[in-house]
Amino acid sequence: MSDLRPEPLEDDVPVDGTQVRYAGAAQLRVGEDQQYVTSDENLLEWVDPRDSALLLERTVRDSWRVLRIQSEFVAGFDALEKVTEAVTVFGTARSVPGSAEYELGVEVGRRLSEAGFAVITGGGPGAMEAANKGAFLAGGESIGLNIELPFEQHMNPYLTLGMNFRYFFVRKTMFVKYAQAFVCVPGGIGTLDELFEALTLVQTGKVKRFPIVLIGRDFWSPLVDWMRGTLLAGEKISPEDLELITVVDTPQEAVDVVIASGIR
Ligand SMILES: C/C(=C\CNc1ncnc2c1ncn2[C@@H]1O[C@H](COP(=O)(O)O)[C@@H](O)[C@H]1O)CO
Repeated sequence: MSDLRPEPLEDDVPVDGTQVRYAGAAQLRVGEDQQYVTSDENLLEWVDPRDSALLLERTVRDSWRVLRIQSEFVAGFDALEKVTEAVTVFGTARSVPGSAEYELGVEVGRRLSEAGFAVITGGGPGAMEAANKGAFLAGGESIGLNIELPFEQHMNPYLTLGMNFRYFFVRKTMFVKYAQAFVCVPGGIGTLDELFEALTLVQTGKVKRFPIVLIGRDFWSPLVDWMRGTLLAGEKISPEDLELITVVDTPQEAVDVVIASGIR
């Protein structure tokens, strides 16, 4: 725990029975049940507007919260402005070192790094740690954008640059803004959320020339098949939307797709 930690902001003053823990830039409140109360939770919490006292408190808190969100964007922009060509790697937080899935992530990070790309991940365990490890051991730039979660959270140790974010949506902006491609290895809800956010941004033309590569045909093909059989067949997507995704089997194929897209 650093002595340089910031004073809690007004919004961080713990309610009765809580203590504050610090994780880099993020301050985590621990309730009596030892559950962290995250900034995202505070932001999204519903308050009954018919309770005028609560409504006033929320209005004041949300006004200050805007400044905190703003400062998180500024910190991210400042820290990442010098990142050159980069690829963001998404994947499960749950794979363990030594497993085939973890080693796949290591290989992805290594190959991307050897191809000259900085590697950006969520900075946590599992596939994030694996991809950072591959990039770090290859001597490349290895960036981890961690997130405050309701349980204790550590940045993985294979980072040349690590940041803690309070807000998912701020962190997601950084994933896209500072990368020119996404590579996904197998993952769960978080990975799917990140994949579909990227797809939405490309599909709607918010970002251009942004390859999205999924590694692991056995894992990803059923999802793509469902998109073709249900979404396309039901006219919920267009045929060209399916072309936004490339499914491959190996890390090198993924790197080849990224390079072939001409992003640099
Ligand atoms: C559940 C575990 C750790 C959670 N820690 C995380 N740290 C950082 N980023 C995370 C974490 N969990 C999810 N993410 C983000 O979502 C993606 C992985 O989610 P999935 O549901 O596991 O697919 C990942 O890309 C992160 O950006 C283990 O103890």
